[in-house]
Amino acid sequence: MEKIIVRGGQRLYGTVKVEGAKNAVLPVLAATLLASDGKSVIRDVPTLSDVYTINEVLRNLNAEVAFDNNTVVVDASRVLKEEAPFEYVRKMRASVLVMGSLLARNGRARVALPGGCAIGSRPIDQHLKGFEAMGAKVKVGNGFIEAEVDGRLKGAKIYLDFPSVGATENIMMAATLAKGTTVIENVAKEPEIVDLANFLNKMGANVRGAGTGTLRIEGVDVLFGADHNIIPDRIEAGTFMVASAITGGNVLVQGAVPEHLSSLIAKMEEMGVTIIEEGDGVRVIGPEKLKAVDIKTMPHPGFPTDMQSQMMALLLRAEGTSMITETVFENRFMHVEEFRRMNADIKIEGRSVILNGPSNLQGAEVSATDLRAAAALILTGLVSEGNTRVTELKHLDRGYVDFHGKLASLGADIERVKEAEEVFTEVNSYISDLNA
Ligand SMILES: CC(=O)N[C@H]1[C@@H](OP(=O)(O)OP(=O)(O)OC[C@H]2O[C@@H](n3ccc(=O)[nH]c3=O)[C@H](O)[C@@H]2O)O[C@H](CO)[C@@H](O)[C@@H]1O
Ligand SMILES: C=C(OP(=O)(O)O)C(=O)O
Repeated sequence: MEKIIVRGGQRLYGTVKVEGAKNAVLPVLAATLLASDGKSVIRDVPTLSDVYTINEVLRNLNAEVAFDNNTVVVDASRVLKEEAPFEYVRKMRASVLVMGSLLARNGRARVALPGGCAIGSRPIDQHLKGFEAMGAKVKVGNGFIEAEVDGRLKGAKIYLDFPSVGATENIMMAATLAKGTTVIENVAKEPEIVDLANFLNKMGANVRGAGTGTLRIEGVDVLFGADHNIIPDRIEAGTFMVASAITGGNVLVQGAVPEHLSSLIAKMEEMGVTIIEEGDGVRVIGPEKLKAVDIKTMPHPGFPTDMQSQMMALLLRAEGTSMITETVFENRFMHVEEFRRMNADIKIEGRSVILNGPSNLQGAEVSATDLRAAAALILTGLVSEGNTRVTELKHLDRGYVDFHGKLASLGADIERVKEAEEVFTEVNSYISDLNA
């Protein structure tokens, strides 16, 4: 087992470059299954464990996949299989995104039921409602969801009860090859939805309205492989913006797209952080003192739930009382107990967290409960007294490439070690203390 050890107290300086977005590349790779002709070439792909998982899912479905030099090439022109087994869905819920493509291409899809996860129960009823409206019969049993359609899916009018990112993507993919027009209302407006629609259109689809509340998709008969560059990861960018602000540093986050980050920028500015657009990124300068603010997570363009735990780390350093309300996931406060182990003055009240700052943060051994919590605990370690050890790094590796290496390049005192190496380092330092 590996852990990250952070010794607090360094201000961060320099430039860091963000990777392609995890939440854009996963649906785009699922969409490559729609091409019965030609190869898709997807560039700026981050080397994340989630990308390796979706590539395995595609291979299992009989697509040919090569991943090298941040580029994935997919040839899905052979006859596809129809099943995404639990082994993959358990590792990564986004595996369920292959369902729309498979159903449209094969008329049948069988995907293991994703079940809940650390941040909530995460049902997929809205995805299934969309498939049913397009004429699919959906059956749930033996831990699988099976969807089947006689002939082709049919265009339909669909209203989502909540602007779910995954449901918008899955239904949009299915609708590209349906017969007739599909209109989906109350859809998600995230930048990753726009990226997926752009890729689908390059494949020959006809998707309009991405980035607004209504999508209109005219079905076509066939889709082709296409070339596409993935958008920069706004959540990784936001995480490094917080890293600079929390340490009172001065960091240029290259690849951060201000329009994708407007709610985060607004909140950080309210806290007293200086943010300057510079070249193809943003420079973030942390103040000596941070001000408390209130935050409520919402679908885009509201404040992103995927930045909630990192902002919680920042608010622990702010002067005064802050409140964070989580409205997207019902259980995304698992990291609060870990923050408490670091001496944070913080409590949960229903769907909100109340923080009294600034907390006198102390290093401790803490466990990452999900991928953003992993990043947030490391950020907190940057400003805690003594050593912070963060375990359960499998979560971090789902969403961040070389997180500790990038922080170290900005001046953080941080290392990633195997448990045995850590004991060795401690014994060595004990022996040198004895000899001193
Ligand atoms: C791979 C990916 O892109 N993951 C992102 C995606 O997840 P994901 O696509 O799973 O998130 P959704 O937008 O679907 O979920 C938001 C809320 O809607 C609920 N819901 C969703 C679908 C459904 O059929 N029924 C239902 O009740 C969920 O339980 C959750 O409470 O958007 C989330 C919200 O921005 C982000 O936190 C995730 O990082
Ligand atoms: C919750 C997240 O991802 P996923 O939906 O893949 O679990 C995330 O990226 O913070």
